[in-house]
Amino acid sequence: MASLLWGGDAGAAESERLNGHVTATEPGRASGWELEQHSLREMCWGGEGGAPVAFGVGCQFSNLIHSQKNLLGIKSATIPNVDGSVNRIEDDDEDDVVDLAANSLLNKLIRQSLVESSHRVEVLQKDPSSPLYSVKTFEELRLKEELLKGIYAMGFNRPSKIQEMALPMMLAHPPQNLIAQSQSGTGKTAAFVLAMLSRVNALKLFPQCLCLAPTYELALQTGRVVERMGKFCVDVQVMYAIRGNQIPRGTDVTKQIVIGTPGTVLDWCFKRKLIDLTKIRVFVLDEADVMIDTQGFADQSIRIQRALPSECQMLLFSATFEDSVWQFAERIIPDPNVIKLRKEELTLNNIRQYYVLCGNRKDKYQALCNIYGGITIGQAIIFCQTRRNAKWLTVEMMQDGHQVSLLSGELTVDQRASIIQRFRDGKEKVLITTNVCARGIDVKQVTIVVNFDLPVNQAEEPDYETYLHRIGRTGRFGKKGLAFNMIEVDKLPLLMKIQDHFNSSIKQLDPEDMDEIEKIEY
Ligand SMILES: Nc1ncnc2c1ncn2[C@@H]1O[C@H](COP(=O)(O)OP(=O)(O)OP(=O)(O)O)[C@@H](O)[C@H]1O
Repeated sequence: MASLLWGGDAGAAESERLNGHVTATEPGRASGWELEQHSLREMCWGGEGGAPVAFGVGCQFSNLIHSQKNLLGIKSATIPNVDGSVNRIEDDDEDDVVDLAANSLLNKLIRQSLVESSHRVEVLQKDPSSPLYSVKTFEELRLKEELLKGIYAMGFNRPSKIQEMALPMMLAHPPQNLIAQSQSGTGKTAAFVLAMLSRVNALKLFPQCLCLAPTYELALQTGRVVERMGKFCVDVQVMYAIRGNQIPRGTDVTKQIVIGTPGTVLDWCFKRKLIDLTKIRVFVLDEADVMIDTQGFADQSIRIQRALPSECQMLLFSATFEDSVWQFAERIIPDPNVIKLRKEELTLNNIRQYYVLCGNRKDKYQALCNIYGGITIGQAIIFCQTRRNAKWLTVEMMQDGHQVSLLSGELTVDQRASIIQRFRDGKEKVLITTNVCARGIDVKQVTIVVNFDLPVNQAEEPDYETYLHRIGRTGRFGKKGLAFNMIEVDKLPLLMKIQDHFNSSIKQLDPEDMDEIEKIEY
């Protein structure tokens, strides 16, 4: 099988479906321009030999292949656009031509799923009840030219509902404060990143935007979005205020956007005096629900906020909004505009949820293996409630020859970052984790989430928010996803409570019935 390079959002979905025979450019990167050359090489030669071939959708992808074809060794590529037209790239040497259009597998994919999957987001963006719905285009949101370029380079076509609603408020003059909630994977990060990039003054060499994130990983992830979206904003730079980033006291921090975790930011502001909070113009508090669940973070965030100037714009984002989050939000954001979804809008309609009844841990594992063997999995995240269970499961799966990695809280931040990066790059297909990774991490190729243990709180009641955050790791931005819950019989009432809480259906699955499992579709 030749190795294939597949581009764009739709390409990512197909990469999953072809189970490793196709490597996608990073999803969302319709253009692929940002890909580093070595990663292009790796992707193209990563298959089992044979000529590298390129396949993607859209003219930007075509441009990429055109410009890189010598490097990639590509002789020919036929690149259909979603509108049905075709871009064709050929080498002079006819003998070496690899023509993908002739490949029936790929033709089938274009018809069946590629176009379908990119259209799906468009359809959702026209459905007023969808969180991806928008009436406006990005141009109508009056974003700066260089930001529009950044957005389109990331493969975004239209704003999502939260982006469409929040951006005009965030960009208004005088600046308005905002508390906003929208479900997982609907574009909140992109929304506030656009707000920060719109307000920053590249000529002023000191921190002007400050974003607090609850974990090291999320801070890095958000920073990457700033870097990608802001790549045409010349001279705008990001700095990470996270543990391990040792900046000596007295250093002149010249970067305009600082993203960090509350403890380190506090240290940088008050002890090391690296950031002058009185100069901050935009303050963002992301994943507020996670912040308040983490000891000390709420107080630290409030201390930081209290030192900001009154004219600083304050923005708070959260995927869920229990009363406690709301109270915190109102404490920290003065005079806010509010965008809040009704509870029944919170369920993730694009994610099909199942449960399997099991006797014990071994049964759960067996059921997991049956599911794993029965359906095509892109990448999967498996959540366990304890580190012990996570370790046990990792060992079992490895002994059975699966390529898995384990992410748990006892690892150093560097180790965690490297595991997430490997997973993001598709080097491991399964990530086993505890709650560390439940929130915010955005890996679009994740098609399956497994709750090996149901999330419960200390009172042994269902932890609804964590459930939502966990399954929200799949089904990003309208993509389809599957969630499987492995349930011991005595935990069934908890699952039923979750079902009622979100008013969504969680179907029972017989783990022995391979026919049924194989019929499961995204
Ligand atoms: N307008 C858009 N068009 C296409 N893709 C988008 C758009 N906005 C965001 N995305 C993509 O959708 C995915 C989810 O977006 P994002 O991470 O901003 O969601 P979120 O609401 O912050 O999620 P979470 O609550 O889980 O943190 C990302 O991969 C992002 O690149």
